[in-house]
Amino acid sequence: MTSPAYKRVLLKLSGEALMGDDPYGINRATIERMVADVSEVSKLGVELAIVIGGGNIFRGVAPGAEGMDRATADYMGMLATVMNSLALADAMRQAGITARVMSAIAIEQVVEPYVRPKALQYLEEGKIVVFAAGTGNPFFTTDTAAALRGSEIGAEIVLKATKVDGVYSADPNKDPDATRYSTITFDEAISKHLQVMDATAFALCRDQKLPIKVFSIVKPGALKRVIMGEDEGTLVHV
Ligand SMILES: Nc1ncnc2c1ncn2[C@@H]1O[C@H](COP(=O)(O)OP(=O)(O)OP(=O)(O)O)[C@@H](O)[C@H]1O
Ligand SMILES: O=c1ccn([C@@H]2O[C@H](COP(=O)(O)O)[C@@H](O)[C@H]2O)c(=O)[nH]1
Repeated sequence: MTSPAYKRVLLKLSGEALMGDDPYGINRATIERMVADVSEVSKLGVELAIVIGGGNIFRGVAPGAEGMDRATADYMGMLATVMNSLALADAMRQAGITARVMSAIAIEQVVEPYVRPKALQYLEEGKIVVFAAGTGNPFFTTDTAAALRGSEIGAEIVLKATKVDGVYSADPNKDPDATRYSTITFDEAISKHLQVMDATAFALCRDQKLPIKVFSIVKPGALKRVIMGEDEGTLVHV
């Protein structure tokens, strides 16, 4: 049997993908399927840290947030990621996986705070670490949090598991003529303003020489294929 291509990865899970076919929130069958994918690669001995987005909750409340102070709305978004992180960790617990949630915002009655050495210890012990509340700062995204935490923990790659199967020349949900890249450089992705990830996340990964793989979390077996180094999704590299 071939071995995994990576020892330690940062997996960015799409919040929006958690909705499944629902209009917002967390679809039970969808989160269970994601956990099954995560469990499969964790059993291969890969150290996994996860950042989950908040789009499934936050975009649902966004109309109510209209006209709000931006920073306040962003804190609401970060709290949405805490809810998703708790749901994910609980689904993992039910599947027999040990996970620890660490928050970038202090809410110690709910989850432990993010402390880097503690996160590294959990990873070395084979526990899955879920980084909640993004970077802890407004004006950022969970993609940037994935780039930041991935750099901090010495991950070999950031895996962006989203609803599309890679980086396209334009948003494939809007442009039917968009074509998919199998690889692309950070500079090209930034200069072409490809919106699959924000430019801050791309720039941080570029500067840290931390590659990103963008792939579909909806496609069965895709996460395992990525982990095994097989041809799946788009590699963004220096
Ligand atoms: N050039 C592009 N290639 C691929 N996808 C693109 C591109 N431009 C825009 N997109 C859009 O980016 C989306 C993925 O990024 P986005 O950060 O919005 O979602 P997510 O990470 O899945 O959700 P969340 O923010 O809830 O975690 C895709 O669903 C796609 O519609
Ligand atoms: O570091 C961060 C991370 C997130 N936010 C806010 O949360 C929402 C949800 O995150 P997504 O990455 O879009 O899923 C985001 O729109 C921001 O409003 C943040 O402020 N800082």
